[in-house]
Amino acid sequence: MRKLESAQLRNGLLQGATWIILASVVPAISPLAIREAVNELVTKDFTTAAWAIGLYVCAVELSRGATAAQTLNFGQLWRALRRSIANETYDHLLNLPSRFYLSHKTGETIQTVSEGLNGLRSVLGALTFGIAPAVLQGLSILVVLIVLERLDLLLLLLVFGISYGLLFRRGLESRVAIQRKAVEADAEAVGIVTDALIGQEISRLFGTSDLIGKKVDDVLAKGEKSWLAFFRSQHTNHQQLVFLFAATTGLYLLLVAYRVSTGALTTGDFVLAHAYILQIVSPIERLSFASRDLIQGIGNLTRLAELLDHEKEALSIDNRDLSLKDNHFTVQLEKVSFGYEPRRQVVHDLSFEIRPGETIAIVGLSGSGKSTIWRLICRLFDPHAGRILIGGIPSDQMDLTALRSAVAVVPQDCFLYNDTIANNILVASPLSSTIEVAEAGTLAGLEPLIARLPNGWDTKVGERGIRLSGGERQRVAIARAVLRRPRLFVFDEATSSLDSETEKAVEKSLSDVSAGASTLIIAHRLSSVCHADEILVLDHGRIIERGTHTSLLALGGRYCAMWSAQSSRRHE
Ligand SMILES: Nc1ncnc2c1ncn2[C@@H]1O[C@H](COP(=O)(O)OP(=O)(O)OP(=O)(O)O)[C@@H](O)[C@H]1O
Repeated sequence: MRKLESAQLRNGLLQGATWIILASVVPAISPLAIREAVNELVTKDFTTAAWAIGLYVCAVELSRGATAAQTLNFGQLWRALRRSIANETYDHLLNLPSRFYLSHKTGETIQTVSEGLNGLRSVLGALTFGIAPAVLQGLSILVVLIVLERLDLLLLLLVFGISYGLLFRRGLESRVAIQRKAVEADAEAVGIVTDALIGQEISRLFGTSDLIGKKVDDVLAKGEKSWLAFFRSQHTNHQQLVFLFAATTGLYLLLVAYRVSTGALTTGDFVLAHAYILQIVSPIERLSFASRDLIQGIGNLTRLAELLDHEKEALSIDNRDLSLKDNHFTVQLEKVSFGYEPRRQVVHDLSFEIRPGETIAIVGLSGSGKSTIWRLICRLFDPHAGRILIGGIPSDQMDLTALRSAVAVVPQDCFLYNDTIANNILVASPLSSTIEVAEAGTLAGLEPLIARLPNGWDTKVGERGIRLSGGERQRVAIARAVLRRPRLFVFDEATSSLDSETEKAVEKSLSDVSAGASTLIIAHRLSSVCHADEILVLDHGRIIERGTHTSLLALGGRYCAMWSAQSSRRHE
């Protein structure tokens, strides 16, 4: 993914700073020219007055031009920055551990990213167009007043500046908390709707759209309440600032008028004072809008920062050459225990081994922890106790990418990307040729389907593969695993959606392609695992029986009972 070059960022920032300074400082000193012009006109010196007016016009032009240049510079810099940050964020999200996704809704996460990026723009915009120019202009005016030795006015403006700053900060603090609640509610609503859209078929079949609509509305109402509190707080703060500004303007002009009347100041000084007031109105107004953008931006950005705070999976481990190349791919589980939640253990004290070329099967009731085992082997989760060794090396000390590239899983729910069949297979090995993809597909029994489809391998499968049947999706997932050419195949109910004829053909192909590799089969249908070198019978996360099909039948235990039950069903 593309990163923003630091030189590009530095140049952009430098240019931006130059334009901001020009756009802020020039207007702060330009009223001096008007003051000069007025004073010269009072003494009827038109030529000098004309020069002063010309200077003023040039200053106005310069500051307007600088503002326009700054808008262009901001746009360019922001787009490059946005692209870079968006890339970093997506990369971060795609590499977060499975644990993160156990507690986060997809829709909410996407909303947080999108609002976070908007938030960053709001903060940068507020700083660039509101706060920085206002502060710079304020400082320039202070310098002018110091040079002109207007200490009384200086004092007045200082009191105004401090009071304004305090009020501004108080408003900012009180609204940040309110806005956070509102943003959270908005994200929650998007999370609920995304969930409903993903399961749109179920939503319609069970007629849950009213229920979902009510849920969303309740959350939005909560958000609306927070937004109303936010706008009320903003309005009050704005009114306080306007009052403060009006009071200071009145006092300031009265003071100058009085001093003009006593002869201490000239008429030009009064015009200068008035020009400064006008000069200051627009940055102060912008400051108020900037505060709104700043608060909204900070709220959104904080949520994005919290998302980015979650640690990514450490894919590679430095300074250790633990690539799998020269190791025998033996998988050993030693007294492994694990639970997805702290208070609920799912597998207990598991110990078994898959030697190179061996086929190990795991059977057991639904929920007994079978799929959890391959998730632990692939390190989607780490055991709480015990350890997993690959080729004798603890798996938590291995390069994760190398480990995962040596394993190909065909899971129960075969997820497909909204892309073509060929590209869905190619994800397993992006550099493979079209011929290799077709070969893998053929081994997975996809050929009859491809022959029926007008676009063949280039047929789009729809979101999550919705345009394919369960069995077809399963075959695409099998083709993916075949193309991966792994050291360990994991078939988790991989053929459960196929009719028995196709299942037999695919199983035959699988045993051909997996010859030489190790295989872990998880299945409810025992006829598909009876050839395994070892069968583990799992019950509530514990291995209660283990052995070959023949030895387990001879044992006359749980496996034997399951086999008898399935055999009698087959013969009914
Ligand atoms: N992501 C998860 N978060 C929390 N609990 C989970 C998660 N995945 C599975 N579980 C729980 O862990 C237990 C074991 O799940 P697992 O998927 O390993 O069972 P299984 O034996 O493969 O079941 P099945 O045969 O139905 O596929 C289940 O009770 C399940 O509720």
